[in-house]
Amino acid sequence: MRLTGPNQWPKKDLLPNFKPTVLQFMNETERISLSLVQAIAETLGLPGNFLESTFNTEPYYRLKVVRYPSMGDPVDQPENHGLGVGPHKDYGFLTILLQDNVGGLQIQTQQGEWIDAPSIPDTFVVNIGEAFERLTQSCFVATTHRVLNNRSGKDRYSVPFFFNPSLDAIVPAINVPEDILAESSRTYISDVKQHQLLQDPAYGVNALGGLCRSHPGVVARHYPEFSS
Ligand SMILES: O=C(O)CCC(=O)C(=O)O
Ligand SMILES: [Fe+2]
Repeated sequence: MRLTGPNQWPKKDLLPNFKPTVLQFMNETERISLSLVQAIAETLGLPGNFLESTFNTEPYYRLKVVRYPSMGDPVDQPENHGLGVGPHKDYGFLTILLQDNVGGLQIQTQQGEWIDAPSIPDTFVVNIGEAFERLTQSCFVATTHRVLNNRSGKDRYSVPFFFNPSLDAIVPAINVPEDILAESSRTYISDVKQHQLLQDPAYGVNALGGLCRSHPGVVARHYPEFSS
């Protein structure tokens, strides 16, 4: 499917510690993700091979190091979100996000209200992704979130680690145990509509769909056959 390739590292003499630091960070966030998913699998009564068959066949984790330059203009409406990120759900299973203290990340509550997700020292933000939503048939709802245009006067940095199923993983849609289902409202308001959700059983199909949705410029250049 041509969705994998070598990492593109900055030149070693420019940032000598970048690669080892990023690789160590990925190892640690992978470890956290695996223990979270282990606990989730036990809670949901998933088969014992769920972790192995969903994540470990050929890992498809991604990490981004993102810089949001500060903008001069007061533009904080979502439709003018400038260099922020518009409302979306992440398409994998879990996202472990490290952010600095500049602010701008917001999440949408299930009642549709946008609230700040400010930086709390020594913590990560953990978002549910669309593959997790699919697994539980929307009992657990993927976090709708956005990043407002940065008007703070200084750059914002964030480092999301996307803990995704393997490209060839088939993510089932399970019946969540009754006691957990009883606590879920099963209805929610989100700027991301149900028909926009990536819900193919084959995760690789969703990964490609996510790429087309989030990075149309990249798709037009490198995957013209999928460009609309
Ligand atoms: O920078 C952030 O805080 C979030 C970025 C994000 O939502 C994403 O890249 O999917
Ligand atoms: Fe995101």
